[in-house]
Amino acid sequence: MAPELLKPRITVLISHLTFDGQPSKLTRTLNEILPRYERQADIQIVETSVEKLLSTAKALEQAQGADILICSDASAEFLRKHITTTILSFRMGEYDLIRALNVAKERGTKAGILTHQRTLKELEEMSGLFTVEISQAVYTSLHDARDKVRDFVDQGIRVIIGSPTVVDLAEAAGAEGVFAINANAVRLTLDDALAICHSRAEEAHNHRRIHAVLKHMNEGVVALDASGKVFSVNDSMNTLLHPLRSIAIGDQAKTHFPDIDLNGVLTSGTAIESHLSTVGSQRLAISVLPIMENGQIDGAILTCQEIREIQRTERRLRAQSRPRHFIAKYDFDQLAGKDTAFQNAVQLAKLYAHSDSTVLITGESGTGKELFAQSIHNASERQQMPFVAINCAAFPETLLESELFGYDDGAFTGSRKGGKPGLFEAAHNGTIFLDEIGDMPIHLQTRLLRVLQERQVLRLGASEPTPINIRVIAATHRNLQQQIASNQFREDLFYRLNVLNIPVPSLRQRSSDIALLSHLIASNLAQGDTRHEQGMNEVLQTLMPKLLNHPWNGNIRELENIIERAFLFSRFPDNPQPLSTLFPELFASEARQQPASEVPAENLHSFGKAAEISLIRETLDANNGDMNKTAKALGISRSTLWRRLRRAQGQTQS
Ligand SMILES: Nc1ncnc2c1ncn2[C@@H]1O[C@H](COP(=O)(O)OP(=O)(O)OP(=O)(O)O)[C@@H](O)[C@H]1O
Repeated sequence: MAPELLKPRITVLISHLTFDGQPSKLTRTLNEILPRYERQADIQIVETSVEKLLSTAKALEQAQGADILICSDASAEFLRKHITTTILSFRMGEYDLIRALNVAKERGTKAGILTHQRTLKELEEMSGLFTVEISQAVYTSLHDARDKVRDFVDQGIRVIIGSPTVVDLAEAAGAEGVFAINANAVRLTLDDALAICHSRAEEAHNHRRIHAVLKHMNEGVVALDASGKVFSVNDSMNTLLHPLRSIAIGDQAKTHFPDIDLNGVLTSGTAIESHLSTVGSQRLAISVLPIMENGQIDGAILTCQEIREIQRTERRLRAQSRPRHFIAKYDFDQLAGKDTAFQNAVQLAKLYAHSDSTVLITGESGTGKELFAQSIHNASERQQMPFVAINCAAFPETLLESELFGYDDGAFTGSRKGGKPGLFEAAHNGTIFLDEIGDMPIHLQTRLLRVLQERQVLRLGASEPTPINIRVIAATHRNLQQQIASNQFREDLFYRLNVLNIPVPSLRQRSSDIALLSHLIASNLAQGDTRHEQGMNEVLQTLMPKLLNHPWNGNIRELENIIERAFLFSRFPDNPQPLSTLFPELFASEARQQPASEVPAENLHSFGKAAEISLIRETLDANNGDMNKTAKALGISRSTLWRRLRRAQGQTQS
């Protein structure tokens, strides 16, 4: 939408040698023209004496009565030294000159043109065209003008052309004065004045728009013109600078930001990005961008942000853009177990969550080491930050190196353009969990040691290290002391990692938790469906003796697998598979102790009914359905076997 412009106010200020209050010839000329400008501007004519010119202009300025003043050349030059209002002087065109010369011609005399400071070049070019002899002179002051008029008169010049004052002087000296300023010159000058007012109004409108935009910005913003003067500043900026002196429009920006090379930006056009600066008690990041207009530097925009605010934003963004796998899901409430050794480990971990020191979690595979690491992270001050887990045993050496440390552009053939940050960088401000640290190649152990010591990472192919702030939690199922003895693990790294240690007991060592964990895993699988829970409870009851006896080399992960299978079994009770087929590991351990072929008949009775059927079916399978061999293997007669099978069938049908 086009800006709504207020009518510009223009004052034509005419000064005479002496002013008797009567409208001059120039005023009469103006009065003829002004009606045409009525709709475009408020134009007033003020006539005064040369003596009162300055006081009149000052009074006008004080009353803010005019956007632009128009006066003669000499007056304009004089007033510009004393007031700040924009002043235009009447523009004399060739036509005006011709008109004035014609008057001289009519009078049949020589003509003199007296102008302020500059001669009229056009006149020299055109003088050949006139039959009138023309003399030209310039004056620099009123006194000088009076002398020059007298010189003209002495030379026999009877028509003198010039400004209202020159006309007055000529008439006072007995010559005829002709205004060089006539209707055309007035129109040209008024048009100029209007054009200036319009472009100013538009500029003011744009400024208001900029102010409005800046006002709504959270960043502190100052807009500077090409000379480094502030033409707009928002409230956020002055809030940031509080209690220092606030920035005002018209201030030189460099007085507020002495350590920023604003001149450099305004002369070279080179931007300053995130310059860290302490202003008062605030730590600020200051950026300055040049404003380019048609290839020219037209000013600059200076923006300020509080460092803490940037960090908060960065944290928010990181949290939002953090890949799902960089989030720790578990916390201490989910670490189930009542066993004393296990509870001791949990208490230690809770304590360590309050510290930022490196933790080494040891324990067999599947005991819940990663759960401990996640719970520590989620109970620590870094909980809002990334939790980055990597299994050091899962990657080949070179891949592990680039995963952990990242690489720079062109670090190796096929490397991603622009490089890639490693997991250490991804974990910045958070926690990195180095699982299976005992399997880390020795060469990477050296690099890891350096990261832990210097808290900075060097990407592959980079020359500049990146500082990082991470908490390290490492875990291993290996005996690191043995690894050190066999030179597979660096002793110095071990001491760096083993600042705080959490030994997680194996499931074997906490068999009192097997039932609790089994039911917990089962109820998680049932997801609140009571029918499923019921079925599961029955299956668990049958399996429990087996579960309690199992060595659990795979610990809770193994228990989870078995319970998941049991859950499946409980949902399909008609499934003909024997339990020993479904849970070979549970039965295999027993089979190891007592091979199936040697199982006496009475042992069969000691199984639960389900186990009995399973065993019969497993043995039948093992003997390819041969009843004789199966009966023999089970230590029962063929007919007993038949009976048992029929009964089993009846059970599954009922
Ligand atoms: N105390 C616990 N309560 C409930 N579930 C647990 C518990 N401990 C471990 N688990 C479950 O056991 C599984 C294995 O846990 P986790 O991956 O943490 O073991 P780990 O010791 O880190 O194994 P690895 O050494 O092989 O990496 C997970 O699915 C986890 O949910």
